[in-house]
Amino acid sequence: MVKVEERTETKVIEQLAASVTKKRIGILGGTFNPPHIGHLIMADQVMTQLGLDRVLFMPDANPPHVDRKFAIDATDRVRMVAASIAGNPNFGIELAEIQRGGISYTYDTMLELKRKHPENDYYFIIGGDMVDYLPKWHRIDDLMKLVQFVGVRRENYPVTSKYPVLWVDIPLIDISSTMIRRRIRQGQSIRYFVTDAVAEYIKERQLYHE
Ligand SMILES: Nc1ncnc2c1ncn2[C@@H]1O[C@H](COP(=O)(O)OP(=O)(O)OP(=O)(O)O)[C@@H](O)[C@H]1O
Ligand SMILES: O=C(O)c1ccc[n+]([C@@H]2O[C@H](COP(=O)([O-])O)[C@@H](O)[C@H]2O)c1
Repeated sequence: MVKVEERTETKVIEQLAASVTKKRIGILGGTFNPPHIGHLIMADQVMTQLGLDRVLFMPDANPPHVDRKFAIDATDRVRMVAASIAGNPNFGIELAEIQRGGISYTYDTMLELKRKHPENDYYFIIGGDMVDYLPKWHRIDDLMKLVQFVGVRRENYPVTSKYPVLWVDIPLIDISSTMIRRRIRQGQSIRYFVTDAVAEYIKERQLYHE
């Protein structure tokens, strides 16, 4: 029979090992309709400034605040995200929400990811507009216990919150997917707003033209 002291010691060693091997994973959730350079810069800046191991881009199936937008098919959004991040080994895609379907509540997703990967610590990256909206998120108090939120500045939104958000200072990038969709409709160039591969994909599939 294992003595109490031995069991305690084993537990301490296990905890120590876990804290050394734990991976720090950033999650950038979004609709990515389409993905743009703002997403890439914020992911890279948060990763490097906080010393994260990786950032996973996580396209949603149906965003909880559906009133805000109409998104194109998930397959096209996933393909464009994949094209955007190709070539960066520290970036990846998390398909949990697309695979689960339904409304993509972050609480449900992070519970699922934490259960699947207890070895990871998660940092959920959001823009200032989403930080402002946090009080309305589904089960926000429970979600706060599952992840560390990381906020980056966004034009016209405050950099304060009643929640313990970790702010990372990056240059203001006044680009949004809405702006890109509007520019396409109006026949304006989106070169350098998105990666060349994404611009090519949009052109080939004639996305966002009406
Ligand atoms: N230029 C930006 N600066 C800071 N955060 C951004 C920027 N663009 C997007 N984000 C953040 O990235 C996450 C995913 O954004 P999303 O895919 O909805 O893009 P979006 O540009 O906000 O789209 P839309 O204009 O359709 O609302 C959100 O947390 C959003 O706040
Ligand atoms: O869970 C919620 O209640 C909730 C409310 C608003 C946004 N989110 C998540 O925040 C991320 C950014 O949202 P969006 O709509 O700007 O793409 C995306 O992963 C959404 O699922 C989550």
